[in-house]
Amino acid sequence: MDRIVIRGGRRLEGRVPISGAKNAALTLMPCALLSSAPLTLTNLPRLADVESFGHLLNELGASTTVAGRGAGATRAMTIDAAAVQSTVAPYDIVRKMRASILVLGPLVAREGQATVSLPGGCAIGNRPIDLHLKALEALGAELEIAAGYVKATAPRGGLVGGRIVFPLVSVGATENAVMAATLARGTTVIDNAAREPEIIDLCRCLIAMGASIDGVGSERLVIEGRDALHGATHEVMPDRIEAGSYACAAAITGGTLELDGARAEDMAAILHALREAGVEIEETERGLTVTAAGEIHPLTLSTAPFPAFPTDMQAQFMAMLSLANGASVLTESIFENRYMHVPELARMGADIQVRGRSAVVRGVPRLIGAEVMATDLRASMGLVLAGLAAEGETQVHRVYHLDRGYERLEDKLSAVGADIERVGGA
Ligand SMILES: CC(=O)N[C@H]1[C@@H](OP(=O)(O)OP(=O)(O)OC[C@H]2O[C@@H](n3ccc(=O)[nH]c3=O)[C@H](O)[C@@H]2O)O[C@H](CO)[C@@H](O)[C@@H]1O
Ligand SMILES: C=C(OP(=O)(O)O)C(=O)O
Repeated sequence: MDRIVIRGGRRLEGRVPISGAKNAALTLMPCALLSSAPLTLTNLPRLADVESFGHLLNELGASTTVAGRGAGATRAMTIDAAAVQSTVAPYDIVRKMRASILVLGPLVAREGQATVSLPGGCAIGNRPIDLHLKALEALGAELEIAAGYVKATAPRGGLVGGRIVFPLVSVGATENAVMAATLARGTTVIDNAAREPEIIDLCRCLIAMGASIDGVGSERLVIEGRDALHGATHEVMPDRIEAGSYACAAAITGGTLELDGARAEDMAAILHALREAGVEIEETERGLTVTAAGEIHPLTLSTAPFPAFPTDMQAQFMAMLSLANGASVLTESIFENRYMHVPELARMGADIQVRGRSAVVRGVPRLIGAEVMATDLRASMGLVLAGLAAEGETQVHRVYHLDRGYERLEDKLSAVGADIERVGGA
């Protein structure tokens, strides 16, 4: 299994190109299942999850054609789902990538049925899909759960518009509901919808495919179902979590990074927190310039749905704050088990105590490189950040987590002065 080896202590300086967003790509790709005409997605990141989603679409009978494979070139994928040959998303693919559940809504809307392996929990928490299922039920789908699979069947004549009131904000359930509602007969109203920028990107793509959606970016979405959607070309939005992660890399190494393509409007809570920590941020024509300006100040931060501070940035901030000049309090309110990086950071000398959903991070003067184990995607990035700042060598094992969400991580970091390499191994 590959590992990342970092010799820390180098100040990072230079340009980092920000890739297309993983979490947008994973909800844009299933949109192709809603139409018999091709959907082209540009600025698609090269990530393990995007590859897995491509395989899933192939399994369902869609063809995927990729243009622009070379390093650095922006990549486009054309997905042609003219003929859906299977409506079954098998365990083997779903277990690798939870976002596979996002084929459920499109398949039942267009094909009248879908059978998707239940994704189960993962390292960061329990992650049920009850809200996805309730939303589809509100559109008339009948559900059956057996042998680890959920089978959804639309009424004769297809899904019908309905009222969906989410009891809590769910990104994935909102995405499934919106996609399904675009082909349901009549009007669907979704209340307490997620407002993440990736949901806005999804709605823009669906509108380009001919869908009618009002209230984009708000907590109430009103969708008029269409008989059919057409093809479109859509550019995947920049990855705000990747951009935020590199901003932390600048801060933790005392460096300055230009984040090409980063969009400040999607990152208000992240940028606010960085500024509070004493980091300078400048909006430029190309994106953002992030400069460490002295010591890192401690923060009190709570994760919550957009526009609040994202759970997907918690581990990276924790790594950064482990070197702050005081004690921070981080509260994780989205996923009950998203502190798996804490014992690993502690192995590098961080002083962190978890009490229930909160973690007290007492800044230490320095971290020392160690062998650490990545447990999930953002935890891995937290460990990479700690390694960049630590004295000596850090080895991050289980790199496959990072490959799910960070395109060419070692290349991007080496290009701005990090001493980092990927080492293959058993
Ligand atoms: C591929 C993708 O876009 N992943 C993101 C998406 O995950 P995902 O869509 O899985 O996250 P959700 O927004 O659905 O989860 C939010 C909370 O709702 C709960 N819940 C969710 C669905 C459900 O049916 N029942 C239920 O109880 C979850 O356990 C969690 O506590 O949003 C998360 C929250 O911003 C991010 O961390 C993930 O990076
Ligand atoms: C939790 C994440 O992703 P996923 O929902 O794909 O597991 C993430 O991107 O941090």
